[in-house]
Amino acid sequence: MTSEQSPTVHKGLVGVYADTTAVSTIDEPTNTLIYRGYPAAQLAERYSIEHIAYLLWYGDLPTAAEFDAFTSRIRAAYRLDPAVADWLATTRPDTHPMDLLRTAVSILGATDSSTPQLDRDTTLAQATRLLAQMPAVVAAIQRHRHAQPPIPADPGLGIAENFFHMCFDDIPSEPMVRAFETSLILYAEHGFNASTFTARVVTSTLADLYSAITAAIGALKGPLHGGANEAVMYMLQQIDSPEAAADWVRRALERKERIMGFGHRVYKHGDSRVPAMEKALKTVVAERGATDLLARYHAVQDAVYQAKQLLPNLDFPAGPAYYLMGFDIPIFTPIFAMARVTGWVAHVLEQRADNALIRPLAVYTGPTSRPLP
Ligand SMILES: CC(=O)SCCNC(=O)CCNC(=O)[C@H](O)C(C)(C)COP(=O)(O)OP(=O)(O)OC[C@H]1O[C@@H](n2cnc3c(N)ncnc32)[C@H](O)[C@@H]1OP(=O)(O)O
Ligand SMILES: O=C([O-])CC(=O)C(=O)O
Repeated sequence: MTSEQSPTVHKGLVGVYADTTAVSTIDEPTNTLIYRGYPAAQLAERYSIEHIAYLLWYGDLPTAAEFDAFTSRIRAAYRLDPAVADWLATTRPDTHPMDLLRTAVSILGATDSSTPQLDRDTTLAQATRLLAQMPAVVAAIQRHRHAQPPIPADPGLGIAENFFHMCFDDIPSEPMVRAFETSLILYAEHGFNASTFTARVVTSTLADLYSAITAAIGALKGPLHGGANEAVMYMLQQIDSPEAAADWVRRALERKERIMGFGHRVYKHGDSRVPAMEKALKTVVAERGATDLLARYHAVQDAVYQAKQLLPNLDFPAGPAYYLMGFDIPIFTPIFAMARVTGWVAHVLEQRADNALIRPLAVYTGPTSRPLP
């Protein structure tokens, strides 16, 4: 490329349409997130994460018979893979759970003889295995952090209830489980976000599903993406009282720091998922009697708006909700991953069905024509 030609660089791919998708969209006039035609917030009130996985992968909500067959396949794959269990036992309990989950998914790929097969049916079987295994891995990690052995999955329970069972040997109240299920459904899918785009880039090389999901987990880990739900909770822990919020926010902004859980690349009038997740958070607060945390949450929200007119994203209410549900803060982003695998898989299937290698260009700014030393 010569210097006379100056192509436009779309830094961060801001505003670039990289492909088409039929998986989800945000309806701008109503600021509504839509999964295959249905508002995500409405789905979150009535359905399970299994229904949403089916919807995203197969294009329609399942009939009762389809749902039974699908959940049977998921539950048949619930048992924590022995290769992963053995390896997890050798790891340091303070290893970051996203590193453990990423490696666990890679192990699942390395031990599955069907990994190289890219056809739709095999991919859906692998995806079903991941949907079943990822919660088992995350729950085992939660327990490994406390030197506790894994609790076997209960094939009589759905994914959300089973996750509590595998983490705590206890299932909380129905409203609490509903609040968790809501979070999983709201986290399930969000267009060409960084981790989904990563999965599509990997898929575009004709690599396998496990490689795409392993890479997507890596992309989700960063605090500008999924890692923000953990960072939100660390922030709320640093702010002692609602009165301290404005000062804390002002000082952070003076240091040019990002306030975690605020702002969004796509939403400019607020994240469409926040009202539904905030309602779920309030349910959890009522169950746990944690009005002090809710007061700090609102104080930070007000302070960030006053200082910078930034609105919260889904990670802001999800962080404190997961904390009050009893999960360790470092497993918040792995929980996001075990929900988002539904969206990642839908995009892997869509990318493969009409593939083009994703390979953009860069404007070279390095030295030219240097003689060898
Ligand atoms: C589920 C999810 O993954 S949602 C995203 C979770 N991530 C976070 O919550 C991390 C905090 N938020 C952010 O860093 C950003 O809002 C992002 C990365 C999510 C989106 O940012 P972008 O669309 O790339 O916007 P960009 O980074 O260009 O920011 C635009 C302006 O808003 C500011 N800004 C945006 N978000 C924040 C924030 N959370 N705190 C402080 N300032 C912010 C930027 O500093 C910038 O200001 P400037 O123009 O004065 O320099
Ligand atoms: O869409 C994005 O860029 C990030 C996000 O909110 C998500 O992935 O849920």
